[in-house]
Amino acid sequence: MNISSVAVSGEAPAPADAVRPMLYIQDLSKGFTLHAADRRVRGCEHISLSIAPGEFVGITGRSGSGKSTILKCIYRTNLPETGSIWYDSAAFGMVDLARLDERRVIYLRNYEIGYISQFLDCVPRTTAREIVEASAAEAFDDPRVIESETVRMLEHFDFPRELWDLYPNTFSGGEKLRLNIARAMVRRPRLLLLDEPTASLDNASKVKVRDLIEQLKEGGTTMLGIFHDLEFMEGVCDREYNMQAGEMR
Ligand SMILES: Nc1ncnc2c1ncn2[C@@H]1O[C@H](COP(=O)(O)OP(=O)(O)OP(=O)(O)O)[C@@H](O)[C@H]1O
Repeated sequence: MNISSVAVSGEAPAPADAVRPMLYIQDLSKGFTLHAADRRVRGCEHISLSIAPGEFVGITGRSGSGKSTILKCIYRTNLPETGSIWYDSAAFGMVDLARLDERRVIYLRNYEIGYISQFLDCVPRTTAREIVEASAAEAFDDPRVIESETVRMLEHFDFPRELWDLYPNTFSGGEKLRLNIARAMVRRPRLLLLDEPTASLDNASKVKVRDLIEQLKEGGTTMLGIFHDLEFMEGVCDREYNMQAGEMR
């Protein structure tokens, strides 16, 4: 079936395999215009990729090859220039994230799609516990479940009790990152985008992240992750892609 260039929902064109994909990226390109320098920078070009429900796909590749650009297009931090990003939403059915209206994009970020980067971005004067609780409250109604899931997540990452009620601005890089991951994972998103989530973690913390990724996988979460650390990905990823100069190989 042909999809018109302005369609935002409906039936995604079928990829080669027969399973209805959770995410189906078709010929995605995104570049950046640097007005001050009067030049264009390549982000990613002609990316096509299909991810089945519950699958974990890894992307590797050199710095600057366009990996984060793909994830940001899916999360709509970047607006794609050409191509489609079909996502099978629980709330809206098949939607093209490349063209979806802002209101529905925000809904999906709150309830269905998670994004973990290396950097903690949070509301000032909010404690570590409150950050995770606020995220859990998007997924669960029962205050007891919100509290128990928050505790479970902070304990899972061996987050020191004395830090739970402090503001994270004084936390170490690894503590901020673990909090970031706990916040995203406590919601058990349907689709999770991981942008080098283990970049500055020690081995013990990496193993914790990996354990949670495996738990999320068992729970049916679909994941697309960027990792420099190929060893970490081994046995976790179902498939890997390598990015070179904006293209996927
Ligand atoms: N907002 C932006 N404005 C201008 N150029 C950008 C922007 N975002 C990314 N780029 C450029 O696009 C190219 C791809 O960047 P991207 O962040 O996707 O690479 P990456 O493969 O994720 O790199 P790394 O592994 O270092 O994080 C780079 O040359 C980068 O400088």
